[in-house]
Amino acid sequence: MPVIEVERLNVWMQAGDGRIIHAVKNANLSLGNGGQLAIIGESGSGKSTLLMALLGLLPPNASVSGRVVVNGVDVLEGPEAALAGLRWREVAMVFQASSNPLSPVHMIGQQLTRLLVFHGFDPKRAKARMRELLDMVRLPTACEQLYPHQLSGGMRQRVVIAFALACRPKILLADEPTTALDPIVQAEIIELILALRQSLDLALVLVSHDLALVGRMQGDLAVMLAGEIVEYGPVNQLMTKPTHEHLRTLLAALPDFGLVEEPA
Ligand SMILES: Nc1ncnc2c1ncn2[C@@H]1O[C@H](COP(=O)(O)OP(=O)(O)OP(=O)(O)O)[C@@H](O)[C@H]1O
Repeated sequence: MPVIEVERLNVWMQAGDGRIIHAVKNANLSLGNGGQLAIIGESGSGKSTLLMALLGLLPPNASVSGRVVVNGVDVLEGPEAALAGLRWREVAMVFQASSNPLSPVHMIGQQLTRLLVFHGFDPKRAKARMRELLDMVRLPTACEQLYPHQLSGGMRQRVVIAFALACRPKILLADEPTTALDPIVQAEIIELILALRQSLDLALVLVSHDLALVGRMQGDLAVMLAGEIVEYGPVNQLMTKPTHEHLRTLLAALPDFGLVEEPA
């Protein structure tokens, strides 16, 4: 039974000048328990809008049609209370490193503990869970005594991932989680997310514009172009035998990712 089902999803945005932008066009997706889906596409192709639709977090100037069911909750039609129960507890989100949600004036351990208490943890249990979470994202315990500005960008992003995992979600949505980090750190963060996905049996939706990073994933790949999913299927299959011209062009632009041609 899929944990995410998207059927004929359309999202229109009203721009400031009154224009209507068809941001997501007739999208269909499905993701099983513990499955992996990468969404790639150039800037403005609709990736973030699609991801936001999964959490029912579209802005007020958006209008929507179609069906989005996440963990059994109808996100577009369901009551707000059902959506509130879904966010954090069932589905958590990691945003771009540049938009990290950390407070600059509180220590990491304090922020993480507060978040856990807010979500119902007993304060004593919360401290132990905070340390467990830092360990899960491979940060030394000493980090709990540091302020965000004392951490590197990669370490801060690890803290953001720890935040997302606080309530033991089943589904992790990551929107360009490595943007604004240097290439080695990008690879480390992706490896961490993939390792956590496996050890926690998370369903993962990862949005990226970086095909080389996404090529490390297993599961499915959806390629978006101007709001449309133009290619959708197993990553390893599409990376070696793309059918749509857009994916061929993206692959050709990778420095050492030659297309594997079928033997004649
Ligand atoms: N709040 C908004 N109001 C109006 N238009 C929007 C809004 N958010 C997104 N759009 C438009 O919808 C389209 C899809 O944007 P979206 O951010 O989903 O693309 P993206 O693929 O995630 O791009 P990027 O990689 O740059 O984040 C774009 O044309 C964008 O300008």
